[in-house]
Formats: sequence, structure tokens, C-alpha cells
Amino acid sequence: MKRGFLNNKRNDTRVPENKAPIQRISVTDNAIPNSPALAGCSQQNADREQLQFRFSSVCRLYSRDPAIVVGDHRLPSGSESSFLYLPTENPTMVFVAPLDMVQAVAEWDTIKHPCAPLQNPPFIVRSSGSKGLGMFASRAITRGELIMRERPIYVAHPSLSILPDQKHSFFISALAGLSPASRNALMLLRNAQPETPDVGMVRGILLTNALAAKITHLPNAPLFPSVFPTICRANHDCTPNAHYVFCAETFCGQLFALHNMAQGEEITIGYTELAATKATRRESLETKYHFVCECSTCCLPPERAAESDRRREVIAGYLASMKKGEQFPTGASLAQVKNMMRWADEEGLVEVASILGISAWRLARSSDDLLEQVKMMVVVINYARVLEGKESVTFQTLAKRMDLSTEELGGVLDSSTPETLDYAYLAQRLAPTMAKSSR
Ligand SMILES: C[S@@+](CC[C@H](N)C(=O)[O-])C[C@H]1O[C@@H](n2cnc3c(N)ncnc32)[C@H](O)[C@@H]1O
Repeated sequence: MKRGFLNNKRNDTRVPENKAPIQRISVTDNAIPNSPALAGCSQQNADREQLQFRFSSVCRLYSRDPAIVVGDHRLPSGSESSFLYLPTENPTMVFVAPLDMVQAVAEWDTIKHPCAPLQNPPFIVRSSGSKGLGMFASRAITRGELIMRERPIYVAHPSLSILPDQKHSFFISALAGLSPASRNALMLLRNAQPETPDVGMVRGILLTNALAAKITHLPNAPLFPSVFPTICRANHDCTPNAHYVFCAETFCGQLFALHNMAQGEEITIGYTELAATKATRRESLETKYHFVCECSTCCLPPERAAESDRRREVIAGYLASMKKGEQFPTGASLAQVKNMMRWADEEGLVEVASILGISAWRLARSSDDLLEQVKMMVVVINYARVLEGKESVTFQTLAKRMDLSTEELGGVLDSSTPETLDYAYLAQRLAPTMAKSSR
């Protein structure tokens, strides 16, 4: 048991001054939402059934609409953690963070309303053999198509998602105010983590399934580990055919198709850095997710595997030098980056190719080569459409920079072979905008 856990005499149950227009209620100990969530829920197996989802006895209701509960200061996180349940009538999501962040998110009106479910999403969830469950295309899917969009069930500040799981006390309180349906969905997810004193069942589920959410509305916020009931069923592949991206505007996780898929094909995402050798990828997957990857890239014949490793390693080196804050490493040439983009494309690594595309675009801009700038801009905008969809802020911002009418932009994007585009015409059309943006 954590030393001093029971002897903690701290009775200061004050919460910071409420700046937000949140309907704060008078704070009394044990005043927790009268949620059906307290009733406990049926679980996948006996262990899971034994968990009783109750707020810790000194969690306090801070606001009823939206429902915010200030965590018991004796919980492992200390007094900082708060739980925001949204929407209030049927809480399908809990947002776990320090109170000021919870308040900021609670003020953000759009997330109080559930996102509209996709009509007839093109997949089913079924067994994928030794991998457990997986997502499979229920019809042909086209590159760039939105496969799934859904709200997370659990979103936590990273400092609160790495807490030790002794007796599950923190997580049990965090999940207590969720609707039984949401809590069940979370508890039914796979737990691939070996049990240790610090990694119990709930934390194991979170570690196995969490995907990153970039909450752009919170300035300088880190990436929030987030758990989704369906998207988290997607298995890993070192050449995935789908891309997960979080949309802060709708507060939804989204899955986009990176390649055309046939009916019955498994829908996969990348859990780890894909611009890396097979040995590095496998080591990372084994450490974090406890499986040995046997995807088709990991099972290539030796010669092709060596070539794939060589390409991915060169790209990894380039990306690593970019991460040091450079737009492109000193001495990088456009031809070199375009060659790596071709490799990434041939490897089927769309996200990697798009990052290289941005670097190539910047190199073209620095060289004042208008035609190359336009070519790279078209490449980058096409990748943005495939990876994040036309509604995304990334795509919209890039489209704005193209300064084309919707019709012209449509022509640029719908061209199945960008090589046949009339770049000279485009360069002429875009010259004034380019001149402005490089100033
Ligand atoms: C987020 S879950 C994916 C969905 C999971 N298969 C299920 O049944 O819900 C991640 C876990 O699925 C399994 N998994 C995912 N991709 C795999 C792969 N390529 N090979 C083997 N197991 C995999 C591993 O146990 C991993 O820790």
C-alpha cells in the first residue's frame, strides 16, 4: 500500500475559483452525480465483473451541467485530477485532467453534443485470429474515404494516464460517472499488458488501446491518450491501409483509407514509427503492445526485407534531423527528398510521404522554383485530403493557400494522375499568392 495513504490528514477540499460560466453547485463531500453509473456493470469475464464502479467517497461534485467531479485528493493523482462527463444526460465520455483544463473543455460548447454517427460505415468487427478482434472492410473502400468517426470514451491528460493502477482506485473513480454502456465498451476492449502491481486490468486496457488526441483548443496542451470503442479494434500493420487522426473541432477520432481496399480486407493502422527497420518496429511493438508483428512487410523475403529496411532507415534519419526544429536538414536537396518520397510511396507509407512532401515543398520555396513549388503544393494538398479529409483544418488551410476556386481545386484533386496536370498554367495562376506567402 502507498505509504501514508490512510494517514493523509489533508482536509483541504477547496477547489480553485471557478472562472467559467459553468453551473457550479454548492460543494459538499460525497455530493456525486446521481448517475446510473454507480450501479456497477456486467463485464466480459469474472475479473471484470468484480470491479465495482464507485466514486471514491470524498470525490466532490463541482458542477452538474456539465458534470464535473473533483477527484479525491487521496487518489494516486493527488488533488489535481477532475473528471468531466459529457454529455451530462447520458455521459458517454469522461475527460480526465486538472480542473482548469477540464473547465476550458467544458466551456467548449461543440463537444457537449455527440457527433453524428456515420451512416452505414463500410466495415465489420470480427475475429482476426491470434490478433483477437479486428476491423474488416464490408465492401470495397476507396482511398481517402472516411471509414469511421466516433467520440472517445476516455480521454486523459498524459500525466494522469500513467498512474500506477494499484487496486484500480483512480480509474474506478474516473469511470464511475460514465453510462454503463460506455463503461462496458471500455472494459470489453483488449488488455494485452501482463499484469504487474502497477498495471492492473483497467490501466492495461488503456495502455493497449490508447490513441493520441491533439486538442488544439487547449494552448500548448500535450497529446491526450484517448480510447475509442470501435477504432481501437483496428490492428497494426507496418504498411497500414488506414490512418487514424483526431479532429479537435468535432472531438472525434477518425479513420481514413490510405489505399483502395477490397471487401473482406483487414483495416489496419500503424501503432509505431513506420520509418524504421523491422527490428526497431518489432522491438517497439513487443515492448508496448506485447506481440510479434507478422505483417506482410515483416515477412518479406530476405532481399526485399533488406531493401525495405534500408529505405525506411534512410528516411528515418532524414525525419530525425527535421525533428530537431529544422524545416529541412542543411545540405538536403530537393531531388534527394523527392527520391525518399518515391520510396515512401512504394513502401505504401502515405503519412511518411506526406511529411517528406512538406519538406520538399519548403525546399522548393527556398529555391524560388515556382513550378516545383506548385507541384509540391499539389502533392501535399492531395496527401492532406487522403490523411485527414476535406473537412479538416489542415486541408482547408492548404486549400486556401492554393487560392483556387472550388471548381479549379476539384480539378487539381480529382486528377488521378497528378503528372498530367498543367503545372505551368497553375504556376501562372498561383504566382501572386506564392510571392505573398514566401515574403
Ligand atoms: C488496440 S488492440 C487492437 C484490437 C484487438 N485485436 C482486439 O481484439 O480488440 C491492440 C492489441 O491487439 C493485438 N494486435 C494488434 N495488431 C496485431 C498484429 N499485427 N499482430 C498480432 N497482434 C496484434 C495485440 O494484442 C495488441 O496489443
